[in-house]
Amino acid sequence: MSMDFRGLGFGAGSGNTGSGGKRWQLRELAKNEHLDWSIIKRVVKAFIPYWPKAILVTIIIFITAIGGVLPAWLTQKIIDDGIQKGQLPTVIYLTMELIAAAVITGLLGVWQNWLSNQIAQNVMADYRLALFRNLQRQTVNFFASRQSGDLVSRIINDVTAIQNVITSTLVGFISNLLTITVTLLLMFKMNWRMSVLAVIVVPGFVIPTQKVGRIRQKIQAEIQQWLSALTVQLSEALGVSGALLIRIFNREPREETKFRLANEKLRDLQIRQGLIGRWLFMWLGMFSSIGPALLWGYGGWLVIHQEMNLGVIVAFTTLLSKLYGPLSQLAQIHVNVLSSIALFRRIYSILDIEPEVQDGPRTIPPNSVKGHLELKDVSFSYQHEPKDGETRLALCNINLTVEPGQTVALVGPSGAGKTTLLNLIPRFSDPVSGCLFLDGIECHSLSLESLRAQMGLVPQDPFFFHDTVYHNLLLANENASQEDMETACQAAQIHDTIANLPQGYHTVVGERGYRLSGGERQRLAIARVLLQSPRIVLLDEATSALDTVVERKIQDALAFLLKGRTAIVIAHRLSTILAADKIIVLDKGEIIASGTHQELVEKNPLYKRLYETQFSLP
Ligand SMILES: Nc1ncnc2c1ncn2[C@@H]1O[C@H](COP(=O)(O)OP(=O)(O)OP(=O)(O)O)[C@@H](O)[C@H]1O
Repeated sequence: MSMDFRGLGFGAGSGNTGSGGKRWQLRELAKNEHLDWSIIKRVVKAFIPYWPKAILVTIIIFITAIGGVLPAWLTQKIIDDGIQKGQLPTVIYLTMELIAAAVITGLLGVWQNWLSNQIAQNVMADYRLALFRNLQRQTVNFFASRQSGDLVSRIINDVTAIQNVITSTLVGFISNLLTITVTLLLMFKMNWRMSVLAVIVVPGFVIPTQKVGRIRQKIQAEIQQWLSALTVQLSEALGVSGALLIRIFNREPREETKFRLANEKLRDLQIRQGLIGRWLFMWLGMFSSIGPALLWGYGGWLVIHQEMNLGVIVAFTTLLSKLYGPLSQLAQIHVNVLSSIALFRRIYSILDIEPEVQDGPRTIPPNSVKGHLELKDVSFSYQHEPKDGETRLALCNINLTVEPGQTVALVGPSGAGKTTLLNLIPRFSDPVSGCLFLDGIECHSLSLESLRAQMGLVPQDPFFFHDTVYHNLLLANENASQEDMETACQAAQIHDTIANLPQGYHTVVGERGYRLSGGERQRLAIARVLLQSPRIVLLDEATSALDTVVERKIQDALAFLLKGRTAIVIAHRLSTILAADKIIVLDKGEIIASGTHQELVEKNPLYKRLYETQFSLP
């Protein structure tokens, strides 16, 4: 009898990583999980759109389960009705049935795989989209407080793991249960006494497999810990900064000892794990002979006493393997179910996050906006819950009016709340109290799209997508022609630079593309806002010192950008401050003074100090 150990996860190739690693991760996930019906209900709902396919899969699994035990039954018939009775036509006919059953079961298996894969891929695509949609609705602060790698992993890895849920957990459960049921039914139909013996023999396969499985999982957990310790050490020691640190503090010998210990521990664990697998193989190999031997012995006795036909023994030895595989897999179904629940819980924990900023119902026609801004008693906190009974305010009772076309400069020491204030205007965040108004309309009641369409933003360190200059500019205005772009870039003093790039406007910039200097990025960001042509400009001026030629270019570009628009500028340069209609001095989240440069130098010591120490010329 040929034994297939692969279903048990102990295939010859199952090493210490690969399937072993995955199983370990599943077990880790399942550790603190419980059968949460609210999650199960939501998961079932996700599958509802694909119910016709799911029903078809179940029917096919049922047929293939029957098809799986058919060879044993046909073998018995060939022996007892054909060979024993000397009926060649019966032998030929049954042999053909045997072949047909194998072919049909094989084909159905492929179809079932294809269908369940389709369901899995569709459900996965739905979850990925839902996650991405919900993340798109979150505020900028949401991303500031999370590791982007973790969010990416939720969308890519956790969702991909759903496939395993469908193939191993759902399909595996139905298929194993049906195979066991059909096998037992056939066994008891053939001979109940042999069936009782077979059922007694099966634990001989299942129990050691489960036991060894658990020991291997434990070792696997230890292996993973040592592997990750080694990975961390390697990535630190082999990186430039780590290597520098190790050398300057003469840490090489200690690093080597640390590495050697982890390396040896890993070696010993892997040898142990390999050995346990071999013992199990030996036991299963032995038992794969002992089990059928017992059936042959007892069956032989029954045949000699003419209480059973010879073919039944052969059928039973085949059917035995149909019991132990599925039973072993069912025995660990709880791990699969619980780890699947844990996976879905992680996915739902992101899906259920309500965005802090909610969309408003009103829209304003784009060309009717005058650009009057007003902040009334606005306070803001980054804390969602008070700490030690106190909510630390990043902004406190801000009152500010900006007339259409006016430029307001925000100045203040680092951490005063300038960026926080700027971010409230396009509603990247909402205040905890107070209101913002655009042309007298409460911003809260406006749709985010309508509000943000009026606002252009030039951040301190502008970001560009890994795409061409052309496409990065198109982001601001989808209808912009090449001519519009060139006009905007000329006004932003960046056209010549772009024209000199290897592929001009079609050069890839951004993340890993052609690198633009800080000054060039600022001017390209200004061109981008010019193309958008908003009524309101929000500008976070760069602090870095630039040479006078570049500085001049930026000042010219800014002058063009701010002309005729309402602007709020976090100002770091004297020229910008001097050009502003109003200067607001922020300190510790409060407006402590406002006025013109001259007034403030005379009456506000903090402003005077900032002017003397921080505002770079010109
Ligand atoms: N995402 C955040 N979560 C929690 N606290 C924050 C966050 N961003 C800023 N803060 C805090 O809010 C306060 C105001 O920060 P903000 O960035 O507005 O200051 P700023 O005046 O723009 O400073 P700088 O000139 O250094 O950029 C600071 O105490 C800062 O630590």
